[in-house]
Amino acid sequence: MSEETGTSTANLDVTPYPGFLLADKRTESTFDEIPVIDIAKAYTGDTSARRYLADQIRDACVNVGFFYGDARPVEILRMLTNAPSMLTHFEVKGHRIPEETIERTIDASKQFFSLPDAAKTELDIHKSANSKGYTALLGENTDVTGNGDLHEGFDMGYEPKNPSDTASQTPNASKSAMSGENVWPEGLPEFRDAVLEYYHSALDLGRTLFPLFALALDLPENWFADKTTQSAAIMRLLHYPPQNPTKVDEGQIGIGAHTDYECFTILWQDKAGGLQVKNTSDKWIDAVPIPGTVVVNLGDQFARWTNDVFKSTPHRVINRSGHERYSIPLFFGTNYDVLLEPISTCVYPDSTPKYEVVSAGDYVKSRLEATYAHSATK
Ligand SMILES: O=C(O)CCC(=O)C(=O)O
Ligand SMILES: [Fe+2]
Repeated sequence: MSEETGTSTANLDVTPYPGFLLADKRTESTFDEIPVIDIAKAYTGDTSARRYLADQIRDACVNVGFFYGDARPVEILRMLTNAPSMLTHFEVKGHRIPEETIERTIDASKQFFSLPDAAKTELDIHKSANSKGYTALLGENTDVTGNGDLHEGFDMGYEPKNPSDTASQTPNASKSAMSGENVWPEGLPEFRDAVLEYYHSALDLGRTLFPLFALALDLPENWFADKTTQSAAIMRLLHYPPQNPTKVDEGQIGIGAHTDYECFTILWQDKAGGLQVKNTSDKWIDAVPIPGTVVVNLGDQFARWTNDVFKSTPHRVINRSGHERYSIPLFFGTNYDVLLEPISTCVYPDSTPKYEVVSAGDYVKSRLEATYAHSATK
């Protein structure tokens, strides 16, 4: 039994085949909508259903806009390396994050962001040694060419639901920029419970997705298991005030164009809409909110690990809805010390990797420092 899925994995274990993903034939495709994948069967012991799901995920993640024909491996690699950015977002239904949990967390989030500024800035992220707490409006500048993001946020990371639960995952607080103590607002007794309830449900979803990503990469289903025992998993509550829909200043939008830093992100968004994803033709595609789904998108750690076979797709938010917008991204990474060396199925043994090998944790740490540098001295 796998600890990750609680299901049998034995007959899906395969020997990774170097360069397998590069050799796969692909069809030309420029996405203009986000694929929806029903992952309900990921929670079952049905191995062929999981294999099928993994294929759907691979299609969403690896469609590079080329038909490879009979090209020789080295040519395929060159084409992949030069491939334009593609769409690597998909929406997941059939997940097991309960609706009540989502509602409770959004209520808690609304209450938190309605607190007076003084109460929120008590928890200012710059006061935290490990990037936890509150970010004010314009406190981030996700696209460095912009003038600050039109959202406020609250960042937290792993913490057991029950403080006496010492048997569960205990990230190494001394080392990681992403782990360590959370900060919680005073005077909102429901907040911590609600947020942690959601966090743990989303974490379970992430742990269910990792084996599917492994299969999608033609790896044994448990390939990520020992690399994600102490996964970095930062979650954010975000609040976007409405912006004038007819006069959008491209330099100041909800969240500027960016890629995420970790392996993948699980994003819940409310019905206001405004999330956009860049497709292969550099066109911004609306990731229209679909009730009952969460968006999953790939991040830089996966791009580095797969030598860009999985791409980290630029996305942004412009809240033109006329309403307040709330969302909850959870960024799912690996253990701090995991080296992001190209996965064998994504490169040929003698090829030069696109990215310098770094540890997953150091990579995210450097990116977080750059994001918050903008407001560090304010
Ligand atoms: O709020 C959203 O829909 C997207 C947030 C996002 O892209 C991020 O926090 O990295
Ligand atoms: Fe993002």
